[in-house]
Amino acid sequence: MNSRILRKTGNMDYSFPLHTCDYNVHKLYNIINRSHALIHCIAIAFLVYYRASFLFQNLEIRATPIVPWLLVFTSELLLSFMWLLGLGSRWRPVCRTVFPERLPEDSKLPGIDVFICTADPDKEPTVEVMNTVLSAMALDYPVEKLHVYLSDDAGAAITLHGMREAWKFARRWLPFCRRYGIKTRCPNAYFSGGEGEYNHHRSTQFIVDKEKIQEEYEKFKECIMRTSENGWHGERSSWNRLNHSPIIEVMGDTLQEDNVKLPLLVYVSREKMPFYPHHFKAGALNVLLRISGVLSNSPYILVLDCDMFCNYSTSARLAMCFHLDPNISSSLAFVQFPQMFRNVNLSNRIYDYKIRPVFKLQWHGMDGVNGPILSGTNFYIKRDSLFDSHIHHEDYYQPGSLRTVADDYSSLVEDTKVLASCKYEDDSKWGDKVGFMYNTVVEDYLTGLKLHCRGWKSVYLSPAKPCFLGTSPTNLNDLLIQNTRWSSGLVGIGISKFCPLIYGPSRMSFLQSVCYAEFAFFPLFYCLTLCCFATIPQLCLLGGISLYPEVSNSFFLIFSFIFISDVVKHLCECFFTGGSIQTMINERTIWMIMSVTCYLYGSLDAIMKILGLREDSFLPTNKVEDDDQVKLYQMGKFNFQTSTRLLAPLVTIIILNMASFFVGTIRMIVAGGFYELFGQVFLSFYILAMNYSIIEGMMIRKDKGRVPPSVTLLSAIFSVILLALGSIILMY
Ligand SMILES: O=c1ccn([C@@H]2O[C@H](COP(=O)(O)OP(=O)(O)O[C@H]3O[C@H](CO)[C@@H](O)[C@H](O)[C@H]3O)[C@@H](O)[C@H]2O)c(=O)[nH]1
Ligand SMILES: [Mn+2]
Repeated sequence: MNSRILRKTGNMDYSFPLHTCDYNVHKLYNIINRSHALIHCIAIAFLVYYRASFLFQNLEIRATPIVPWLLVFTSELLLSFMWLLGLGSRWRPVCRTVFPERLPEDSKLPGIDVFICTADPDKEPTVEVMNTVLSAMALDYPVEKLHVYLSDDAGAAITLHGMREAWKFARRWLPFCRRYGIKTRCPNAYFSGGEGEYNHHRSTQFIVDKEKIQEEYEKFKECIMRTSENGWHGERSSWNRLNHSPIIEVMGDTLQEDNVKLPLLVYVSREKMPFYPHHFKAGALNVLLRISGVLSNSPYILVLDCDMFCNYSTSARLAMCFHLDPNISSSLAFVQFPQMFRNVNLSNRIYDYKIRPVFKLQWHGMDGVNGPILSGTNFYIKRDSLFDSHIHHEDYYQPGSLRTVADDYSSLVEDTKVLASCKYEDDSKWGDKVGFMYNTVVEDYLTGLKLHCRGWKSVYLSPAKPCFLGTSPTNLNDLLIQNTRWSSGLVGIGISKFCPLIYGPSRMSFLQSVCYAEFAFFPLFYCLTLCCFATIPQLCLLGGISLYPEVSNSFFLIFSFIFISDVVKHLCECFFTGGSIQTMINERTIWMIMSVTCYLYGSLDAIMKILGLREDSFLPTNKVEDDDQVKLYQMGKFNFQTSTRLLAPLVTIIILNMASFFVGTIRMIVAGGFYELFGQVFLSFYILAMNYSIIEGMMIRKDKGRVPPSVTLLSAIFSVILLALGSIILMY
């Protein structure tokens, strides 16, 4: 890949590589990481020895009941297992660089279809969705090779209306961007100052044009907002979003007098019928896959969530540096870009525990072992990879490419409607062997897993300037709902026949299976272990039972070492990826919070689905921002306005830990149990310190986002019940 040999493919001819892959940037990191892994492993082995030898002790000298001991031991084993799995995605991180200037000339670039999904105009404001559409239309790519499709699962008249307006606005916006070489081509981002470095472009003509286009943008926005406020239904007065025939419209079919060239823009709302499974986002993407197969049939596809706009317009060319490299192209399925967010508080990300490490660290690591997991949005995928070459066309009804002359779309549209009908997929391989996968709410993860298992590879590209920016939940409620969905989906795969540790190793590399397994297991395992660590040692402490070695015992050193080594490693990773001590504390806090709430409910949900007691549901996250909420978030304060169901377990645990810390300290000092109980008192202290925000929300804060006193009261009752139940466990 790195060799600068002369390569000749077809009529492309270039003497320099389109991209390089650096295995050595992280050399020092690798050395430290692997030596640390070894030492940590040895320490864990000692811990296991200590715990296990207890089981063989003579019954008479056993001071601790066996049940809590076994529970804590099991949790320690599970947590160590998770830590081992985590090594997979940290083993061999790589970094990639691309040279788009070496791409062949525009006329030789392949076509790209952009798929954007939206599902609910109330949670996903139409103006934002249209900004995503406009940013995709304005990608820096030959216009006749770019085709933008929007799937609207709500079939909302306002979205179609917005598309028509966006099309009109694009006729002004695209020429403006092209004329002045604008790079930030999402109008909202551009006008809110996202184009700082290009403002040196200060010719008077530019200033006049900019003011004019800004005025037009305001008008465009107003026009959409006014119609959505009026609850406009256009031509569809009695509309049912769960029961309607397919609607497909190709925008601006006829050539306009101003001769501005625009990419093809297509609105699709697939058919909906009650009692027909529609498979959420994967279903929507598969419909687009078929319709685009008829209208444009581009070999590459960019998938975007409606709230993920193209921030930097060159991403398509960057991705082509991989897809057009003859050395890797034949096995390359997709190029993944990171998910970054325009609305996160970079200095104090209180709601972020997984996303940051995933895109800053783990995807680089997986890139070193055949490629990152498909991440739902921001990826350029090869159309062919979604069609299993072993399956005959008749088995999944892939429409042939029918594309004819550009102004003959209207006749094609009627034909494509059948591709968007509910019955089209009956008895076919769609969602199972073909297209995006069904029967899960993490369609991205499962689709990626199956691609990798079929021998495809992926690459990860994370340029300094973010190519895509989205909207991230900035309040606890949305975060917990979103993560409950992910947990349910991931655990569902972990306990199905696609369990990466069983399904993976014979089909892909072992290390890669380990990386996938970490994601399939973490919600269930973290919820089991953290629920245990947050209650069992505390109950024992209240009963004066010791679970950890005495301070003077040499095994105490082992426990301390494992704890400190884990904290230090986490801290190093935070520094290494541009974070701080605050980042580490935040990540630990939200990790604990999620483990006892959404991981718990998500895992339960997955188990109930396996038992057939529940069906999949995909609640889209809310993308509407509330000023009060944003203010709290910017101040770094949690917003505890969420359901009691999610809040109560959390507060119960905090109350239990407060009680055990209080009683434990007294026992330690007054009753002289300092050496035996120190470990447990410290554990309670650590949990309380990491979750100080919750204590603050219960006792100090008076604002709207505090923990409601009613929840605190209810949780206090739960704690008493827990105590009563706990004393039974302690007897054995
Ligand atoms: O029935 C549905 C439900 C959702 N969507 C769209 O799917 C996208 C993702 O939904 P969102 O509510 O934003 O969920 P997130 O949790 O933010 O999404 C993450 O997780 C999803 C899987 O759970 C992935 O599909 C996404 O790419 C990933 O960003 C949005 O564009 C929705 O409009 C549909 O098209 N149809
Ligand atoms: Mn989203």
